[in-house]
Amino acid sequence: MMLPILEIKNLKKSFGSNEVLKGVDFAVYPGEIIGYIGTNGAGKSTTVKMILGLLKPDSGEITIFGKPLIQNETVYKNRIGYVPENADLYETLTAEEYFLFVGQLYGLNESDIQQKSFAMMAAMKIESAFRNRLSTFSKGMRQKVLIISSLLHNPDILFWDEPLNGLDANSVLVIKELLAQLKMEGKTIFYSSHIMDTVEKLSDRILILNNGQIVADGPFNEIRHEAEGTLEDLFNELTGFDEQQQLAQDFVQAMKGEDSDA
Ligand SMILES: Nc1ncnc2c1ncn2[C@@H]1O[C@H](COP(=O)(O)OP(=O)(O)OP(=O)(O)O)[C@@H](O)[C@H]1O
Repeated sequence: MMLPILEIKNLKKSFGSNEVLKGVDFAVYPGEIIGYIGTNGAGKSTTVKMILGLLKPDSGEITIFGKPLIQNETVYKNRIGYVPENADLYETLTAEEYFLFVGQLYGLNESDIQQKSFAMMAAMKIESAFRNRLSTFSKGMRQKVLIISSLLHNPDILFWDEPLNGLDANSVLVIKELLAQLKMEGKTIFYSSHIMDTVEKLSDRILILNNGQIVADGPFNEIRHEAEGTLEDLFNELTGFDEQQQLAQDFVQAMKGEDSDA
């Protein structure tokens, strides 16, 4: 049987008294597209940051490329592409300068970086801004810059936190197609998104994180069991959400300065 490219065992993390991850377990196999979903604040970004070595787990094991995370530290980063949920771009740099900076961190040479990043920007239809400062980029353009910089060094596994953030409908189609083509290239993709119909259609396997643990793990057809509904229905059911009307009413009452019990 194929060995996992990434394995997480009993991962725990608290911030003060906030127990975010209470024992997370999952394995990812080479070539899989994994959709990692959960409510706001569930701990998705926290999980990814620990896999990337940006945050220290309280306990548990992370094995990546067959080795415990710590031992891997220096080598494995070249094989990973990361799109963070929120990134501070270097506003005063142009896109070209930013890609040169990132690419050189990965040991790429200048002309390769320029050629590749320009072509990738062209594929995303933003090449006319190649020499413009990032401070002038729109939200969607910034997201495209992050996606490009995660792929410049042709990594084996991608961690994309909310890759569709701020992208227009045409660009979402390009990213969906890109994910499918990266999979055909043998890449492994671990991404989180709140856009349920995309996750439903695009993921080989879906992991649902709720209350600090994985409550569903499998292809959509398997985790939906007999149910007829969409991933959105399943997500709402598993994360215990049926109070949208009441919450919206409470919100409007609060806005109007009325007592919610009135
Ligand atoms: N550095 C930190 N210090 C304190 N608390 C933190 C820190 N980072 C994250 N948290 C808390 O951990 C919880 C999980 O946050 P995380 O960003 O992982 O959620 P998420 O699932 O990615 O949410 P979203 O869907 O809103 O992006 C939240 O309650 C958050 O406030």
